[in-house]
Amino acid sequence: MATGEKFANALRAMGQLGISSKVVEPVLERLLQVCEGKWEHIEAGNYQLLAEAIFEDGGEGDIKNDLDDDGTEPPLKKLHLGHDRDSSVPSKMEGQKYNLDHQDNKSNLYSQRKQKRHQKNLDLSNVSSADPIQSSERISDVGRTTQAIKPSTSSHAMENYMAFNTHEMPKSNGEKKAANKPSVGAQAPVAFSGLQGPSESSNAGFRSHGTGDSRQQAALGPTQLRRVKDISKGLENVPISLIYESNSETLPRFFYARNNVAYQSAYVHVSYARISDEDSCSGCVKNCLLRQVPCACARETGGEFAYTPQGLLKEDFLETCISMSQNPAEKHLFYCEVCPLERNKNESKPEPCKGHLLRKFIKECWTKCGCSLRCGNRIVQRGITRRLEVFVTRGGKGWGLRTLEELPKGSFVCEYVGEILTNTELYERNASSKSNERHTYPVLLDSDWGSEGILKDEEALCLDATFYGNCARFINHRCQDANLIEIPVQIETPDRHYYHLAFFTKRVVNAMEELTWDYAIDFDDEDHPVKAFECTCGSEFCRDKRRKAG
Ligand SMILES: C[S@@+](CC[C@H](N)C(=O)[O-])C[C@H]1O[C@@H](n2cnc3c(N)ncnc32)[C@H](O)[C@@H]1O
Repeated sequence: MATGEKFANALRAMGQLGISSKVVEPVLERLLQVCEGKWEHIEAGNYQLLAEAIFEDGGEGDIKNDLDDDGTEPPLKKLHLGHDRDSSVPSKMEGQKYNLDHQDNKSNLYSQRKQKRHQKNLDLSNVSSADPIQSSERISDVGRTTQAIKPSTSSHAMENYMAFNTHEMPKSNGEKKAANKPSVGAQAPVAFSGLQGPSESSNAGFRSHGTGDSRQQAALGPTQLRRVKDISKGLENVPISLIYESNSETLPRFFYARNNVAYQSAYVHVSYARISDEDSCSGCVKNCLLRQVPCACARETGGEFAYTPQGLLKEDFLETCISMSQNPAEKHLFYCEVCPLERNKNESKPEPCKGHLLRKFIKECWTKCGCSLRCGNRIVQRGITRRLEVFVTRGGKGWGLRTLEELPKGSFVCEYVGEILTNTELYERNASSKSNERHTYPVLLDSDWGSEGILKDEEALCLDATFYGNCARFINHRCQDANLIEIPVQIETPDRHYYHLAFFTKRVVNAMEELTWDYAIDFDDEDHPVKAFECTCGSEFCRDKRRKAG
């Protein structure tokens, strides 16, 4: 058969699975190179290798969207590397190892997938009913309450948390209490007990950060691609899916929260009395962006709104923010008189402040404003509108977040949600965390620390998404050329100790691209509350010298 015909057959076969030729072609070309033109490898098992390569390439959007229909589709069988893997697979394919014994399953599965669209499937029903990602009960969202409330340790949500979490959970009185061992109760993830922590040898280049047990893995049989349809369990406007391979990454354990929640001592005082009439636009109606003369809420951004009527960040504003964070001039840095970070390290003799970036703020309209909730100056407060997905990254970064749709430059993606802690609380959390957690989830809210002299402890705040957070907790770091930028947003409180940290795209981001932001980590600062890690961002601008040296 001529190569062209073989090519066409491959496209047709993938087309029957609902994968467009646009997605297939580049992968097929690469695969042909890797297989040194040996079509028999590619054609084997009804194009098993090709389908797998498409999954690995992240170009499986069509299939996954299909799976999304009702969340009850059969898991896609992945063929795992095993003792019986075909030794004739070219050595260059070592990263993607397949058990060709299962070659018939794929075609069957895909056709079953269409037939069984509404048929309950055991594996996926397990995922949705017993996944360890717990939706947080709506505990005191900042913005809905007028005082900071700590998570209630007697809440049902907390019980669920305790059932799954092996971290130490800080108690309200500042002491630490060892969390229960995972229990097999009504809420326990029985179905997941075998999915924890594969060994490094699991296929598809995934790396585990769990405790490996090859016996568990063997008992599970072939690796399956699974999907949790919505880790927010309806809290967000759009579902946030999570895709993973059974036998791969340990599933994340945290409570999904849509809004920040004050942990204990953080001073987050929201009240109408504190918002002056001059700082709101009670005279506005409908959409402030349509006014000829911008209202008071645009004052913060130089008398012009930061958003376009299309809901994107204005080019000028975005570019200024990008340049300030990438190449900060001296005037964009400020040095605290007594830095809260240094004070935690040595209260009696704090070291000089290492500096903080003075960022530009966006101010959104809020409840004292006369405009409607659909006003164009209310983007971040309306929440996530883009289709996002949590997935397992390559290169040892763990989980990551990607977009399932193309995002124009200046799009709002999501805000960073977590518990609001004082820096002392974070410092104590870090110090008392006896485990060597691989991933950490704090960000400092330090964009305005310079404006008020010496900050009290309860005013020097950060967000910690370790226990409570939204999908932003999965966004990985990339040095300098990340595709997202974080921008502080003032919504319900005029002081700048507490604000929302919102992510916007710095450029057009393609569907299926991983979303990244520059954590602005000093990789040499061992004592910083946001712990440095060995960076594998892959950027040519990577600042981690250890990595470069290695
Ligand atoms: C906010 S979490 C991001 C989500 C995390 N990957 C996960 O699996 O939950 C930050 C952690 O991810 C890992 N990480 C993020 N960016 C990384 C990078 N460029 N290189 C290596 N590890 C990274 C580090 O362990 C870091 O502490």
